[in-house]
Amino acid sequence: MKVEVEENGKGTYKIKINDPFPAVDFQFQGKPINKTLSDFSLSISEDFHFVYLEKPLGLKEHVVGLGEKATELDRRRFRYTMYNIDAGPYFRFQDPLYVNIPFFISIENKATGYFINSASKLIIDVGFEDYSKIKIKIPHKDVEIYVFEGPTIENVLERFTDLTGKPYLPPEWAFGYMISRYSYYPQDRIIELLDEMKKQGFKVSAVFLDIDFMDSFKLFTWNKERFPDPKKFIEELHKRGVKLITIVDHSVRADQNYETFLSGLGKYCETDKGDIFVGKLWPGSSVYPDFFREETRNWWKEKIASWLSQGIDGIWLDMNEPTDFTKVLEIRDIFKDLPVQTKDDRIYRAFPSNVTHLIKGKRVHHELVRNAYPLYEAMATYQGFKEAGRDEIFILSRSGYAGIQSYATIWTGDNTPCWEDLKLQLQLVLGLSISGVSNVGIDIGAFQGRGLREIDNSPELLTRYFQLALFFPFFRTHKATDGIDTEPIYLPDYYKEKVKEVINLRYKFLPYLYAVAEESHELGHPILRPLFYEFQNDENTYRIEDEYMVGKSILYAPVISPGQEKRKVYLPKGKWLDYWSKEVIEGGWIDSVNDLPIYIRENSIIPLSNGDLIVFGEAKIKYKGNIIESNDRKINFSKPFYIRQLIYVGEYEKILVNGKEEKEGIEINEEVKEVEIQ
Ligand SMILES: OC[C@H]1O[C@H](O[C@H]2[C@H](O)[C@@H](O)[C@@H](O[C@H]3[C@H](O)[C@@H](O)[C@@H](O)O[C@@H]3CO)O[C@@H]2CO)[C@H](O)[C@@H](O)[C@@H]1O
Repeated sequence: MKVEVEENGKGTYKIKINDPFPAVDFQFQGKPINKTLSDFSLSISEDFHFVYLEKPLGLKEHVVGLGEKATELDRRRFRYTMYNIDAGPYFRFQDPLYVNIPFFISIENKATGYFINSASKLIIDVGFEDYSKIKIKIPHKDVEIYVFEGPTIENVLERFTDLTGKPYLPPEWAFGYMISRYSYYPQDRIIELLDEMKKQGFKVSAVFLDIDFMDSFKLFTWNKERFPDPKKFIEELHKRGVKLITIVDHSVRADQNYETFLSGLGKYCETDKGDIFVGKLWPGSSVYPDFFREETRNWWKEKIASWLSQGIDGIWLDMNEPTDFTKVLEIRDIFKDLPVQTKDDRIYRAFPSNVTHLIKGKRVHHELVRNAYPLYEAMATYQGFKEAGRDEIFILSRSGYAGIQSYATIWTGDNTPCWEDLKLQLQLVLGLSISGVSNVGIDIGAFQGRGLREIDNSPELLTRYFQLALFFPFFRTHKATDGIDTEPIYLPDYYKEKVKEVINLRYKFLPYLYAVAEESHELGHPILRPLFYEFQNDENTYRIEDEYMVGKSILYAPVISPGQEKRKVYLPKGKWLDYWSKEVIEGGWIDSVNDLPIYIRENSIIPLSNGDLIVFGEAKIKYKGNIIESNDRKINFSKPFYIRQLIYVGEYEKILVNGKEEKEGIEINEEVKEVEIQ
């Protein structure tokens, strides 16, 4: 086997095995160096069909990443299949799910990142088959592997996102509370719902339309009975300050009287014989754009731009693993009259094995590049926003591959409302975050309706979902057709007030949350962080999966067990400020005092939407040109921040606001140009 190594002089190495032809060609600028696999603790072997990559697994090594995986965040002792599937309804330990990213970070004294740039069905075994090895089975002979130096987890993620792309920055409204359901209609009923939400004190920033808004599930069409006047509908939404996001699947109805189908001819996925592949999805017989081709992406870009031009604000890409129902329908048809139950058929909701794509003119089998399909779809959609002249871009995607962070927000698909899922959802969003995908979220209230024994439709659980997601970058309720109404106006008043508190608190923390999103966009740091990201040397943090950091400064410990109001919280070493009591606490195990346990880390600055600027610590802070700096903390603002008052906890001699000495807690009410604490 031919092995060549290149480095870029910035701590990233590319290892080429034979002559790689990856589905996604990340542009790496490197120079050949005289190193080989063993210099990276890697070894390789092969048999007839596969290449096997191996790395020793240390006794105390932590392995994190791999995208959306339903296991503990430290991925040891499990074998992972990297194969995007339509996974719902899913439960913990089910593998694979929708998003597979073959990138992991090993932490053993220092952090090192590994990325196998292959969108094929890799099997990544982390000390399961062999106690002391990580083994990766690759179904092709030519492959490229990247290694990213640390020494911190943060350094690794910076390098990984230098290569695969920094997270995109959604507009601020996309961090508000958004509502969705399968499906809202007709148009007047949606306006009525929004008015009722407002009347009851719930601020909604956007509404999603699911598949039933279309005419016969034809992309880029309206169902005329349900939406007789889309223009007026969009105007009514915008008048209320509410944005509109519509679903756009990848299934184009095969229909000779349908313009989209006709204009896309020549750009769809084909079989290995070169015929159009006709599959089955919501519209019935469907064809699928071959997003691997540039000409297809250009065509799609135009379709998206024209769809957006009506005033639509965001696009929701669903089913894009990509899913096709042909095989599943065949299997179900065979078994339908027999007294047997089919085994789990999720794995068959994929394209058949004879489907191919054209990559740079070369015909490649779907299985070898499958996981990159949603990435190219999101990329083309993103280009559609640009084509439409939009600066504000919001794309929601269910599936993805490495790099998806630059084009879309990911949500965790069809979750099931139960207490076990609540815990799992936090593991999923943190697993995605640590794999480069910063903009993440869940269906708050969980998607599944009433079809499963596990389903719990209690107001308590729904409230806990809202609380769990308090700081998630994407914050949306969504539900299946047969599920309860999850908009908070339907809750009994005790829970309704609790949910209102969560939503209002989210809007209050929005300046901080958005500043962290900007940091993520600029540097590739995740918005949500497992504790070990910030406290890499604290061994306790690797098993704490029911708390999360929001940026560097906020630790949040949601209550996720039934019947509880308070909980045990682990605060890593250092000083913390309880947001509610303003008490300063030393790190260690503590009991929370209420059910929204929020702690602010020492030497932090937290801007809030009511104009409060919380400063905690012995920090010397300086605010200049929309950047706040204190010791190692830095907060950027894209917009001016109007300060009402400073809430300062810690020692200081003087507070200067715009050059004038001020007292803590005194009303200031001006735009901050400079704050100095001495
Ligand atoms: O646009 C409508 C929704 O589409 C997605 O969810 C669907 C999912 O992708 C489908 O595979 C299917 O799932 C059902 C499955 O086929 C069936 O065997 C049974 O296990 O129940 C599953 C329900 O989860 O239908 C889903 C829609 O019901 C998407 O994820 C949703 O957000 C969209 O609302």
